[in-house]
Amino acid sequence: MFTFREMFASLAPFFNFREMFTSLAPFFTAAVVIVLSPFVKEHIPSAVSNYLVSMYEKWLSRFSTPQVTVVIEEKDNVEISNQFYEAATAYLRTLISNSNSTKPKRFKVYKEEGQTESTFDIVEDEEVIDTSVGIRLKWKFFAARKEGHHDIHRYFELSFDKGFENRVLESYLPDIVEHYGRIQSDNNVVKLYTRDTGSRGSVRHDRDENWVYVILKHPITFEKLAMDPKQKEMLREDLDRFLRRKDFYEDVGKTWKRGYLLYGPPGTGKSSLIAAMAKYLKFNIYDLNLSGRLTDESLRSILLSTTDRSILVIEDIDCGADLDHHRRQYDSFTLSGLLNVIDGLWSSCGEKRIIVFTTNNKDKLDPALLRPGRMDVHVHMSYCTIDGFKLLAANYLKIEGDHQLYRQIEGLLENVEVTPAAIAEVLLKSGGIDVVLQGVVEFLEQMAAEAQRQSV
Ligand SMILES: Nc1ncnc2c1ncn2[C@@H]1O[C@H](COP(=O)(O)OP(=O)(O)OP(=O)(O)O)[C@@H](O)[C@H]1O
Repeated sequence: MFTFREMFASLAPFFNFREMFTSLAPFFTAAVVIVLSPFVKEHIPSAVSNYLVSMYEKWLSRFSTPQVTVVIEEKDNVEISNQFYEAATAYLRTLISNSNSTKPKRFKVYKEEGQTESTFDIVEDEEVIDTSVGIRLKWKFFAARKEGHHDIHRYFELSFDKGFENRVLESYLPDIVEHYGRIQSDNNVVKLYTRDTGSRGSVRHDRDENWVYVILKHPITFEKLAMDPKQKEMLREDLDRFLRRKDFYEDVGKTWKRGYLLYGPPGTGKSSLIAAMAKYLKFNIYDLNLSGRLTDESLRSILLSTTDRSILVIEDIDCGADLDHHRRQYDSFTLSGLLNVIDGLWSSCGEKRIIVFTTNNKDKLDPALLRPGRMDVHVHMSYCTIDGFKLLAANYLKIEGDHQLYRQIEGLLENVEVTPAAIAEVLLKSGGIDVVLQGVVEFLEQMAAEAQRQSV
């Protein structure tokens, strides 16, 4: 047999008695007013009316359990992203999209090309009630522009009955962060973020103004990448090891980040390799274009607003504006500023961060960038070799095994420097396998003749 108290306890997650009572309050209040009215008072002894009023107050206090509210801000005072905020955003999306959950009165829904499921999102000032862990947890989202500030202050308020603080802080919130990690790795959509320089179109904002993104649709994978097979395997193993080694990084006191320098002529696949890495790891890419007005301060803010499990890409590092190590310019960032942010604050507050620098010209790079410990792995993207060519031919022409023209192509590739991008162009031409491969032979012969003419 249920006692009255047990019955309330079992219903507690689903009803907020405080709120329920608030809505019923006018009726109870009316009853008390009647009890206290001169007419009724005249006809019942004062001891009885006092008793009724005190019972009413006691009863009232049972329902108005004090509430605790945890504020989860998007960023702290130094603009560092709050992991709880990101995890809460993702968790609430899942919660709202769950068909069994009670939906808030207003919510957003959207679907992007490439996404299989719709995404639901909480909207400002709207409440989402979570009863999944047996406590009534009320989430509310706020977004407001701070006075005199450009930035929008975004935060969640999580309210629950007093007494559940430990459970919420030690179990519920950490579970949400873990859930976030899981959906991150299950989610096949990789986003390509670029700096928001005011352009609009098919790009989307997350909640951060610094970046806009598109869904990465690059078809490349490690398997399709034409590069030295040993180097490719080494790179894949390096990425796997990096992901596995959280404890190692903690034990040796190093930040859990890894730097890659990709170098080689234009068209050898540096951008393709970055896309393949992102898809392999399921990490988003932040493409930091160094051109435009950037100061050390804005650079710092931009980098701090990138999230964990991401690849920060700085392409053509040798061409970045004012990348002169010895020059310090007002209104422009400096190389030392860039390196400080990357090596310093930003790198010590993130997890699973990858930084990729690319250059067409390794010799032109500032030695500060090449200092040991800065870029952990140097990857040379070379001109097309016969192995690379066979892989491209298998991808583009579906050739399995050998072909009679391969020997001739191999001989030509030994004498001309041609990029995989240029070969890919020729392989895209129409015709059967033999016609296209013959086209490759002619293209390489032309290049060899051209090279010979220039050397004379
Ligand atoms: N190694 C490669 N394997 C497979 N495809 C490649 C490779 N290199 C180039 N390609 C093809 O050429 C196109 C251009 O290559 P990509 O942009 O990756 O080269 P890049 O080295 O980054 O050039 P840049 O230095 O000009 O940015 C790719 O989209 C792809 O189709």
